[in-house]
Amino acid sequence: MQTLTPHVYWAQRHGEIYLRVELSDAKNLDICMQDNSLHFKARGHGAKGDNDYEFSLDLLEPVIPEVSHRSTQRLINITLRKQNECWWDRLTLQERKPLFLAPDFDRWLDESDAEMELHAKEEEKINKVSIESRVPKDPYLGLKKGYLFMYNLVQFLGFSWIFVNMTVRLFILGQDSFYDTFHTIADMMYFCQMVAVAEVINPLVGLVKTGVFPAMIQVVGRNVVLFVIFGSLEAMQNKAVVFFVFYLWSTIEIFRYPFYMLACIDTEWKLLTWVRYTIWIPLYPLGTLAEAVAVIQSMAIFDDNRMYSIPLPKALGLSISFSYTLKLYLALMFLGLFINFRHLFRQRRRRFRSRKWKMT
Ligand SMILES: CCCCCCCCCCCCC/C=C/C(=O)SCCNC(=O)CCNC(=O)[C@H](O)C(C)(C)COP(=O)(O)OP(=O)(O)OC[C@H]1O[C@@H](n2cnc3c(N)ncnc32)[C@H](O)[C@@H]1OP(=O)(O)O
Repeated sequence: MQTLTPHVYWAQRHGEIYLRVELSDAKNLDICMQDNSLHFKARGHGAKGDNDYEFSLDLLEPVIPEVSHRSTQRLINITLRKQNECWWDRLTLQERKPLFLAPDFDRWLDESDAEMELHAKEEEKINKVSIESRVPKDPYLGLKKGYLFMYNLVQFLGFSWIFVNMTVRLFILGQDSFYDTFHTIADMMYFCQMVAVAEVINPLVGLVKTGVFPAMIQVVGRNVVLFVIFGSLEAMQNKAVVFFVFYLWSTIEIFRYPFYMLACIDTEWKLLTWVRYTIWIPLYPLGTLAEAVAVIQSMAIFDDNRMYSIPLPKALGLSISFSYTLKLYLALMFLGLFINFRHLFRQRRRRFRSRKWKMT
């Protein structure tokens, strides 16, 4: 089998020499520097098919003997570092250029262009350093991220327990599971929703960069339904609507909290991000609808038992039923849905428009 030379393309900068060896599926690479000569040997598919290919180049000026190279399926890129930062008139010691060597026009720059590139890089480095030094580092960043990670983990575990429990019960008991959801799930839901108050506090104290108002709508909205409607009316507790409200709440949270957990460790899973910023589109209106059904069902009960009713002076009658407050709340619910739907839509657009999302 004959030994052949591959096509080699070269370009330079003040500090480096770049070589591109046109050899695909290269194996048994042997690239080294000896007495300022570069020796290359490999087996691969080049201009003459599958063969052993090799070449040597006596370089014009001294280079650092360590060679760095990276091979792809199509070619091998070799980078040499010049010992002195200067512009070379040519690559090789001998004046006549070897036949297999040609300029790499994809990377080729003349001396003045390379100088401009160097200046631009230096300027970029200086700008980066000055921006970094101007923005003060937060000494508590690790602590804040640790707290947020733990908070999200606790919520994720709580809502996963709720979701899995409800799903298993639905498979085993079928529709019967609808009617005792509250008695099996409520304690965990109470816990998760009480802890969720932190979701309003976190943006308030600047721990997360998001609006306080959307979080307040979400937390207050859910807690009214959980504590006031379901929690204080026993007659509501065995209604099927509890199942739908709890199931819709937990479905979004088993994606939202892991997404935040990953954000705390500066990681992103594209599929999870997509689900977090998409699944609310059907779930939020459905959740609000289920909550509205619960509010409407509770009105007649509040009318009967007069709980939370506002006492009136005798001349005006007995009291104003809490159901009037709930009617007002019902209107607020749809206003809240509109505000948060718009907020989430903006968050979604911001997220999917970002350069980072498009590049990864
Ligand atoms: C004044 C009170 C008025 C009361 C009125 C009452 C009426 C209310 C009626 C409303 C009825 C709705 C009831 C609810 C029903 C349901 O939930 S149904 C089920 C479906 N629900 C959903 O899909 C909503 C899910 N909830 C949310 O998405 C949030 O709670 C939200 C507040 C609505 C939006 O979240 P937000 O934080 O604003 O946006 P994000 O894009 O997720 O985050 C922004 C950035 O902040 C970071 N971040 C946020 N939280 C954390 C965290 N815990 N840990 C770490 N990081 C966090 C996040 O990573 C983002 O950062 P960047 O990536 O850098 O942008």
